[in-house]
Amino acid sequence: MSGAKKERDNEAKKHGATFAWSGFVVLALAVGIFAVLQSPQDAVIKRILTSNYTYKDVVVYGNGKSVGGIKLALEPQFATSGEALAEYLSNFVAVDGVRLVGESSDKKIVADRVYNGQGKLIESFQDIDQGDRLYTVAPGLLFVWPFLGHRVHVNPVLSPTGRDIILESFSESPRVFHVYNFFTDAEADKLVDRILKIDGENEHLQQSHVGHRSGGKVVSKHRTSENAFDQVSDTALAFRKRSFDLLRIPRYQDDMCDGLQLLRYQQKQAYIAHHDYFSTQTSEDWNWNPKTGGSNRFATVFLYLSNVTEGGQTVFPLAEMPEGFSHPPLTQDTSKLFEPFSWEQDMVDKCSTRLASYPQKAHAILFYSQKPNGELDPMSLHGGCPVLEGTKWAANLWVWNKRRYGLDEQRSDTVKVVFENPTNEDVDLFWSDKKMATIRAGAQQPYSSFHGHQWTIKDATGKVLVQTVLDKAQGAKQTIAVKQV
Ligand SMILES: O=C(O)CCC(=O)C(=O)O
Ligand SMILES: [Fe+2]
Repeated sequence: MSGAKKERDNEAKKHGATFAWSGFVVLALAVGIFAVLQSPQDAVIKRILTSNYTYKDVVVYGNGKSVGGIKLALEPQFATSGEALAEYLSNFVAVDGVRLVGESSDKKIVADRVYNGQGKLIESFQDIDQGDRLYTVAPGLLFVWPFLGHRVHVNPVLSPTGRDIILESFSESPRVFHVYNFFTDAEADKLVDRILKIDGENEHLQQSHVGHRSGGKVVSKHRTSENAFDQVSDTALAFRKRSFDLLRIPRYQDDMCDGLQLLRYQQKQAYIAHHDYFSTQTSEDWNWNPKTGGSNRFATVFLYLSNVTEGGQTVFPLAEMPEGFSHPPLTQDTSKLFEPFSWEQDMVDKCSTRLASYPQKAHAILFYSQKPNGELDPMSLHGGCPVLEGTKWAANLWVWNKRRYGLDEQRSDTVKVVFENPTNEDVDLFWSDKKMATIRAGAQQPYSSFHGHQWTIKDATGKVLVQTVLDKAQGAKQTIAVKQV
């Protein structure tokens, strides 16, 4: 006799005739429901409603969602593994995710992972508690903390403070959280100490640059702070690992984050509102769009390493102001610090009227540059407000959704190619079958490619003008030109 049947029989003995009657009522109800439910999705609901198994009540959401949850009585047979559960729950909530270039927008996306409200990956029915919220995550995407309007205690083993790390919702769009107990005062001091000691050619404290490496270094007049990179210290490594845990990325991967960037802002210094992600047009040798399978910055863990006497907030100008949020009045006369109509003065105005996080030593914030469905999130615009009095020490940890840009250059099979089009007609450049660029008449297009990769150049009619398979033996830097006719 099956365990479930034994249990039913015992139940029946206990309740006798009452059970028989209630059984009859349940059966009648079930027959009624059968008559009403007809679609395939309804068939699944039917099985839940009429099942004899013990079930758990859950509410199912799409990744990062806090509304639109579907209540379900979940049976164990649908949670034999995390992946099976994810597939099953995809019948109830819309799952949005990565669509590779050329993939039809009609293709149904099915989740492959499920997380609970504490960001724990669900692997079996036992991992689920009665009343849990469950979040479905599609292949190629990462879990995004939902905006819950309250505090979540994150796994305590992460915290060197000896207290639970607490994630407190601050803004839903952009998605921003305060992170309490993430690190200690002593760690903050250690990092500031490090900043002053780092003296590598590229790593030492210097006026901040913006943009990405292939474009060269650009000193920005809109980013007046100074920074240094800490790629190596134990403290930096500990922060990187802790940030992965905080983001619930299952395994720490060195190639999914930038070095810890340490910052110093002195009085009047600031960083104008910007996105931490790179534009999808940044370079053509990389897919910068995570929604189509590319990689870009995913989230920022921002550490405040000091208190600041006045100013130095992190402002999110596009965020809605939560109820009850207010700014302390300014004590400085900022017209003495900044020119009228300067970008810094404009920031001071935004910083005292829009949503902003105030620096506090050993406090952190977490914000996402990507939406839970993999799209880059323009709402994540933010800036470092001018420091009005004192010095601000802080650090950025940027986590990518996948392997980050810039590492492939170190591969031994890299071949840098410049494709030249000296003709008077535009031509199209293909890597395997994928069109990568149009090279205008008289123009050229550099690419960082690899040994064994096939490149083809075609004219506007599709006629192949050049086809080549790169051979590293011909040199690590090569030029491939369309012939003049
Ligand atoms: O200083 C801040 O509060 C923000 C800095 C920032 O956004 C950055 O460095 O990318
Ligand atoms: Fe930033």
